[in-house]
Amino acid sequence: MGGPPNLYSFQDVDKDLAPNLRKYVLEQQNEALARHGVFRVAVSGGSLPKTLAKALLAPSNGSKDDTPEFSKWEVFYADERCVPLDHEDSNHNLVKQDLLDRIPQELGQPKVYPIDEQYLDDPKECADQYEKTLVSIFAARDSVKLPLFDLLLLGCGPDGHTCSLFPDHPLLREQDAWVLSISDSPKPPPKRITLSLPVVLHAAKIGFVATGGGKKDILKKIFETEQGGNLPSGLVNRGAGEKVSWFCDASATEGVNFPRRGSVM
Ligand SMILES: O=C(O)[C@H](O)[C@@H](O)[C@H](O)[C@H](O)COP(=O)(O)O
Repeated sequence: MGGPPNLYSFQDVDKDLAPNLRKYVLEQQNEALARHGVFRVAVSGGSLPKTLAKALLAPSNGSKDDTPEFSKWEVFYADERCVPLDHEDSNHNLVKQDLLDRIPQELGQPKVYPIDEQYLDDPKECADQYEKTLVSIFAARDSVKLPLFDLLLLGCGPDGHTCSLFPDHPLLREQDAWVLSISDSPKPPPKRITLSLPVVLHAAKIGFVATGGGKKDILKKIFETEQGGNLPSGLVNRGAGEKVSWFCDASATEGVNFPRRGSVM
C-alpha cells in the first residue's frame, strides 16, 4: 500500500483549495480517460458539492489538462439519503443544483446514477438495487470482486464518519456487499444507503474535502491518535494510505500535527 495519506491545508477555500482540488480531480480524470476512456467518480453530500462546484465550474485555461470532459464522466453517489430526488435532503439534489445544472453546455453532461425512487421506503432494497446498477456497469459481480471507482470524493463528519459509515456501527464490519443500507443514521435523515468500506478502500484515489473550524478537533483525532484510526475516516486513511488526499482549509487543520502536511500540491 505504500506511504501515508496526503494532507493539504490551504489558506482560503475559493482562492487556493478550489483550484488545487480542480487540478487533482482533472488529473484523476485524465488518468482514467487514458486507462479506459471513462471517468467513474462517486461523490458524497454535505458541504462537498458546493466546494466541488467552485473547483470545476471555474474557467479553464484552455489546456487539455485543465478541461473537464464531463461527457466522459459517470457520476455515482458514495452515499445517499432515502428521500425523493428533488427533496432538500437528497445528495443528488444538492449535486444537481450546485454542479450538474450549472455546467456550461459546451462542456457536456456527465451520465449520472441516482438511487431508484421506487425503493425509498425500503433502504435494504434501495441498496441492493444500487448495487445491481454498479454490477451492470463495473462488470459481473462474480468476475469483479469489487468495483473500481477512479475517484471517490468524500466528506468527514465531526464524529469522524464518512459516506454513511458511522463510528462503531456494525456496517463497518461488512466485507461482502458493495452497497449497504442504514436505517438508524445518527445524522438525519435516518434512512440511507452507502458504499461499503471495502469498496471505498478499493478506489483508485480517494479525496476528502474538510473545511471550517468545526473539523479541527476531529482532524486532530484522526491524524494524531491511535483511537482516531478506528473512526471511519481514520480507517480509510489506514486502509488506503497514499491513495488518500485530504483537501482542508487552515481553520480545519489549525493545530493538526502531521508529518506529510503540505500547503501546496
Ligand atoms: O449524506 C451525508 O450526510 C454525507 O455524505 C456525509 O458523509 C458528509 O459528507 C459528511 O457528513 C460531511 O459533511 P459536511 O461536509 O457538510 O461537514
